[in-house]
Amino acid sequence: MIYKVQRTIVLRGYKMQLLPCVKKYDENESNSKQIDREIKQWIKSYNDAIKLLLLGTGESGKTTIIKQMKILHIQGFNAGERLEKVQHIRHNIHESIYEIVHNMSALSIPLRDPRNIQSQQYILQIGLAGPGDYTEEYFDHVRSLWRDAGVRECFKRANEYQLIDSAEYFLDRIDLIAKSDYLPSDADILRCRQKTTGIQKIEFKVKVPKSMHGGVQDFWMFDVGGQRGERKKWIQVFEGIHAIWFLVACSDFDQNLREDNTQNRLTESLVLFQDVWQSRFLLEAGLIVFLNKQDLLENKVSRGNTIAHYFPQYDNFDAPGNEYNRTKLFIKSLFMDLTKKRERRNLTASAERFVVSEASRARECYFHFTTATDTDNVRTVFRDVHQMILTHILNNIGVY
Ligand SMILES: Nc1nc2c(ncn2[C@@H]2O[C@H](COP(=O)(O)OP(=O)(O)OP(=O)(O)O)[C@@H](O)[C@H]2O)c(=O)[nH]1
Ligand SMILES: [Mg+2]
Repeated sequence: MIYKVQRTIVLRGYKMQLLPCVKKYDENESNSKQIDREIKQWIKSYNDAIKLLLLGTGESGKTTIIKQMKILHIQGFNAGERLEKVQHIRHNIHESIYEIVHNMSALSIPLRDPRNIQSQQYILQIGLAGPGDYTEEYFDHVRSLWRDAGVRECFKRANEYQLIDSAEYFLDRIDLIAKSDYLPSDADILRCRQKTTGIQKIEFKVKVPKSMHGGVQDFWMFDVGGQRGERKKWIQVFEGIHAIWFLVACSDFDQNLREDNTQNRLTESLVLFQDVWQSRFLLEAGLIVFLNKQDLLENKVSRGNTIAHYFPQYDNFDAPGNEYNRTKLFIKSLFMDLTKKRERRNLTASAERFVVSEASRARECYFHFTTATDTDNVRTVFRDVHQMILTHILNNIGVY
């Protein structure tokens, strides 16, 4: 019996959690009963939980959503967790200033103040990996560089090379971050960039409104790495997923991929979204698209950057409102159009039949404009999405 359960669990991608139990099986009879109880309990919590999977390209904001769930539905970050982030945030500062000064020569941008040449050399000699110790001397060099008008000019052209989105946020706060007793705030942690590798899971409970039976609902939320090399791992968590939250970094329309400098980031997101939408493994899952990084999109568009350079069809797009509003609606329309497309690629004949019959059922895709670093915004969006999941998905699968 235990082996049967083990096989089921392996199929669901949870092999790691139950293998220790299976190992104990041989020890003695009472252990075996204990293991049976543990497995039953585990299967019950698996069945009771709404399982959400965050998907999207690299840097679209998936892990930031996980951090928001920790702030909103778990107990936030304790002092130990904040301390752990100090080094990552300082490394974000280093990565930022290094990339900017490193790209100045390629973009033919000189330093405005020649006294900063020494600081530039100091940073370049350290390399991208960063210094072992972040000393006062180190921070003095970064401060001088960040004040230099040439550095600022190169920063404004960051779409032409790879720079993390939080560069300005952290460089502006360098005095605070340099302090020996610096402890990151929630906002700092939300801005901290660390690439995800592998699969992470968080569990949390959310109150169900009285109008919908009340009580408490368990959620399991899975975070994966979005860069190309990470995506082959995604299939491990596809089974049993109730809803996909697909994150799009809308402000990326004028940037190329970190892992392939010839591919536009927004185009990559559209291709990936189409694959997810058409995946036969995910036909049962609800799909919610988070059109994320609205704050950065608004800044970019208000600085005069137009999406028409990269997506010429924008010139024929008709929508009300200012340039930012039109741009965000245009991006939404690009994704919506894909949900209406009938094309099915690379499918075997039997898979084709399966997809067509499934697709004949009405399938909705929901869209939200989000700023994942803004806790109030995520709280509101989560409330809407939670309600939607409860009404549209749980009723279908008969949880109530
Ligand atoms: N300003 C702003 N920054 C954001 C927003 N969403 C995410 N970020 C920042 O973008 C960076 C990347 O976000 P992550 O959550 O790490 O992206 P990810 O999708 O998990 O990336 P991978 O782990 O590589 O797949 C982080 O520095 C975040 O703080 C947003 O809406 N606005
Ligand atoms: Mg991540």
